[in-house]
Amino acid sequence: MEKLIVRGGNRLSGTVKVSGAKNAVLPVIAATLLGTTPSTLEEIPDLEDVRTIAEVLEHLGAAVKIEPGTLYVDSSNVIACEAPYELVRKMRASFLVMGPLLAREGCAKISLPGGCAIGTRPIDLHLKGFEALGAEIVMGHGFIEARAPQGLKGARIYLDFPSVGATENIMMAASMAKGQTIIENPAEEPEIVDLANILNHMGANIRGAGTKMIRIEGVSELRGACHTVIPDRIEAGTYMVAAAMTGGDVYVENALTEHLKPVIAKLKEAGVLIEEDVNGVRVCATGSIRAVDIKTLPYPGFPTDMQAQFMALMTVAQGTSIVTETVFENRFMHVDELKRMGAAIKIDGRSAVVEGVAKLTGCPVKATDLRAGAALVLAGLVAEGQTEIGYIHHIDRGYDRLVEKFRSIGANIERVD
Ligand SMILES: CC(=O)N[C@H]1[C@@H](OP(=O)(O)OP(=O)(O)OC[C@H]2O[C@@H](n3ccc(=O)[nH]c3=O)[C@H](O)[C@@H]2O)O[C@H](CO)[C@@H](O)[C@@H]1O
Ligand SMILES: C=C(OP(=O)(O)O)C(=O)O
Repeated sequence: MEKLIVRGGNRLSGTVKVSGAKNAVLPVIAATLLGTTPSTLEEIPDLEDVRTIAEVLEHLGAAVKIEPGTLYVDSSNVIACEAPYELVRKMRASFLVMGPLLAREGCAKISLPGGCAIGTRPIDLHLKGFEALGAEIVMGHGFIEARAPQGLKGARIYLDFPSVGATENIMMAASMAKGQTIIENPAEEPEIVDLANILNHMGANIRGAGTKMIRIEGVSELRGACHTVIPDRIEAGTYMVAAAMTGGDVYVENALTEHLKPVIAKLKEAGVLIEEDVNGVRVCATGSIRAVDIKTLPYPGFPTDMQAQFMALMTVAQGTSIVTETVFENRFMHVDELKRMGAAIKIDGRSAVVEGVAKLTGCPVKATDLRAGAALVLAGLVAEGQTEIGYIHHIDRGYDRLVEKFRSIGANIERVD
């Protein structure tokens, strides 16, 4: 089994460039299923999740070609409507092909994604949206089947929670529904705006993405488009925390500071110097890190996908911080692993109380999920001795050339078999 070996103690410095966003590229690739002509996508990160969704599209009959940084999709020959368990189990975002398939083919049969390390992650809001658009939903034998043989009809849909995936799936389905759809209380994440942008380039009529109400006028056909994926705000945040934690001085190129406001605010509160410009952000830590509290919330609140990494920072801060997770029910799997490295953390319901310690010590640990894995890499960078991180397939899902990028700014990290 492959592992990451991190030897702590190096101060990071230099420039690291952020890749295209995992959470933007996955729905964008799903959206290309709606196009009757080929699409070209740029700033494609080299990620396992990208390869998985590409496989899902190929399984459905699309022709997909991946070159470094670019992905070509031709969905003109999509014939199948079924995404099997072997593909969906690898990545929950595979469920995002349901909206496009339903809109285009009038049917979709997708394996139930199941729970994962960070919680049960139901899909009821996606299904509620499809039903409101006129689809009939049937569940059985581990699959969800949605049918709309007469086509979808626009509707007013209120989401009980601003779910990112449900907003994306409904937006894609409604793009080709008859009439107007209004999504109330949608997710407002930058990835929603990126998806609306490509859909509009494909010929859709979507307004209000990134606000509290999205209006979609359905159109009868969408064509392919050329689109450049937005930078990954979570990857950027991870390198920013790495710079802060190691007392480093790192320029995170391509970071869009507009998307990183809560992370920047909390790093400043912790005593880190941040300099923003149009091409990125410089993160420089000169003194010790102060403990600060964080509470995860839907965008524009503090992102749950940065919670584990920020907790890693807090394990070596001065004082006690309270980290509250409100988005996912069980996103503290990294706590026990950080404790193995000497962190002082107690979980109290949805909060973790983190008492900063003078030092962490390296040991074998496991990445229980993607961001938990990133948090362990960060902890390893400052730990005394060697940290051996197992189950790194989780990290490979979402960090483009992580070892190469960390080494380029001075980290002592390697991948071993
Ligand atoms: C590929 C991708 O973009 N993944 C991101 C996306 O996941 P994802 O789209 O799965 O996240 P959601 O916003 O849908 O989930 C947020 C919360 O809503 C709940 N929920 C969601 C859907 C539903 O039908 N019913 C329901 O109850 C979930 O269980 C969770 O507690 O947004 C999350 C929240 O920012 C991020 O952590 C993930 O990195
Ligand atoms: C939870 C995450 O992703 P996914 O929804 O793909 O599991 C993440 O990116 O941190």
